[in-house]
Amino acid sequence: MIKVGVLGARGRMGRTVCETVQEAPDTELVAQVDQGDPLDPLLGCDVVVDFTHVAAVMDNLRWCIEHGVTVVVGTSGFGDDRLAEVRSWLAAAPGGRVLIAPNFSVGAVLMMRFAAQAARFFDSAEIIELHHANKMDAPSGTALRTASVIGEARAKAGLGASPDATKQELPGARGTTVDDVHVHSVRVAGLVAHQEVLFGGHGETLTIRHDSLDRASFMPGVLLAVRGVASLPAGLTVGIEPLLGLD
Ligand SMILES: NC(=O)C1=CN([C@@H]2O[C@H](COP(=O)(O)OP(=O)(O)OC[C@H]3O[C@@H](n4cnc5c(N)ncnc54)[C@H](OP(=O)(O)O)[C@@H]3O)[C@@H](O)[C@H]2O)C=CC1
Ligand SMILES: O=C(O)C1=N[C@H](C(=O)O)C[C@H](O)C1
Repeated sequence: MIKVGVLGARGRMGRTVCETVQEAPDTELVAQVDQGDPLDPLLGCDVVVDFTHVAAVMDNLRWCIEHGVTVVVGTSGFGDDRLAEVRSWLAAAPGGRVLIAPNFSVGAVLMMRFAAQAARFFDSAEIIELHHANKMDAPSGTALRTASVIGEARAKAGLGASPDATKQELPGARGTTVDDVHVHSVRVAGLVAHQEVLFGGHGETLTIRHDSLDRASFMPGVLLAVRGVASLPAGLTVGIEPLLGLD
């Protein structure tokens, strides 16, 4: 049995992860930790899963790495700076393993993959992410990651910024830009997690859309990560792609 601890156990994702771990035949829920709880119960875990907040996750991660605890992170907010910091902590803890996934849903991983493949063929690329009204961060971690892979592919293909003739606009009307890609964040009660990637070229558009209609959509990926993280090379892995057999 894989002994699992959950950080953020009383949150929307944390509750679903606890249920999933309790129901799976090969995992055992041994620790549930939330805001204000001591972290010591996590010491007996084979894997700790973190779904907390942008403001909390770095302290949690550092504690786990320093105490030799393997971590699977779903919490968003990991830009290059944070990833570099995590790598530096791991460098001082040989054999430590951390898997950070911007999105655990298989469909969302494929959406990002398809977007990266399409990016070099189109002049324009924009991202619209749509989430429930209680989401704390904007843009979403998935949108940031998608913009990053699109930006990388566009740069590699020698494409500049998307054409944009706007000369007069109210602040925010064109969203924000990440790696030269416009990102628009929509927050609406009733939604879960959704994203459209729009590409445009000569007389045609391509829209790649993914919808998480329920938090259950993230659970196969979370279980895959819990089961597979020990098989990954020591250090930091970003995304569940290697566990899905995607290079
Ligand atoms: N990678 C993925 O596939 C997915 C990622 N996410 C991300 O997961 C994160 C959590 O989302 P969600 O569950 O909706 O958020 P919630 O706000 O519902 O849950 C977060 C929980 O973490 C608790 N918490 C805050 N600080 C700490 C701490 N220091 N230690 C332990 N627990 C703490 C919160 O307590 P309190 O409310 O008291 O602050 C709350 O119970 C977000 O960053 C979200 O973007 C979400 C879905 C999928
Ligand atoms: O907060 C959420 O709900 C989600 N957060 C992640 C993100 O920021 O991309 C993953 C998914 O979009 C759901």
